[in-house]
Amino acid sequence: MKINIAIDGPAGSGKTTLGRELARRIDYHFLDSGLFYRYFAKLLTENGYNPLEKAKVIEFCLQKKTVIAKDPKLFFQKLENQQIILSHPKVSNLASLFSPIQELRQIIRELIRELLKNKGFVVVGRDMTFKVLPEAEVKIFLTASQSKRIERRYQQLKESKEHLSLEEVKKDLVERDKRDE
Ligand SMILES: Nc1ncnc2c1ncn2[C@@H]1O[C@H](COP(=O)(O)OP(=O)(O)OP(=O)(O)O)[C@@H](O)[C@H]1O
Ligand SMILES: Nc1ccn([C@@H]2O[C@H](COP(=O)(O)O)[C@@H](O)[C@H]2O)c(=O)n1
Repeated sequence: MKINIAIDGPAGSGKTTLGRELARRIDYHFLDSGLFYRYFAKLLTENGYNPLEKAKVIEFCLQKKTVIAKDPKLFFQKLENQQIILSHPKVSNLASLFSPIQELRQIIRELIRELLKNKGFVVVGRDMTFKVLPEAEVKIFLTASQSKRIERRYQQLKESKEHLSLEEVKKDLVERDKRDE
């Protein structure tokens, strides 16, 4: 019988690395909840919305949710196909600007819960273990010091050819930690 495994923790703590490898080894689906936030933030920005226009943002997201909810699996595949574009550091920052909007969090939570009903997922993201999937059969909280996470993120971006200085990476991560608290 398959179960769901939820992995939580701050930015750069290693959730994606652990989650992806675990899913591969046990032949589970891997679901990165951050992609949902990234997808909505990118789409909202491309359509001219900013996080201060909360009511308009919510209305737009609710409309999108109605379409997505008709076929959550198809949407999940779409996210996987857009992974490279959605992984850009600029999109990370956009995601963390929109993510404090509680109504958007609720929309994403419901979409994820619908997908996970089928079990057999390793799902990662902050708030997974206590808000999104408190009933997950296995829950893991990963962490590392902020300086370690900054160093890891700096190396990660260097390897992916995104040119950010150590200072820029530090500023981004410290700001994200504050917003994500
Ligand atoms: N245990 C570890 N030791 C050293 N480096 C690690 C470890 N786990 C992950 N890393 C490296 O740290 C970087 C960030 O890891 P990862 O993307 O898995 O973090 P994350 O928690 O998913 O971050 P985010 O929430 O921002 O997506 C990657 O380059 C990864 O290779
Ligand atoms: N469960 C989650 C996942 C993500 N967020 C927000 O999105 C940003 C990007 O997330 P990544 O994990 O893909 O780096 C993140 O900084 C959060 O603001 C979230 O709120 N909850």
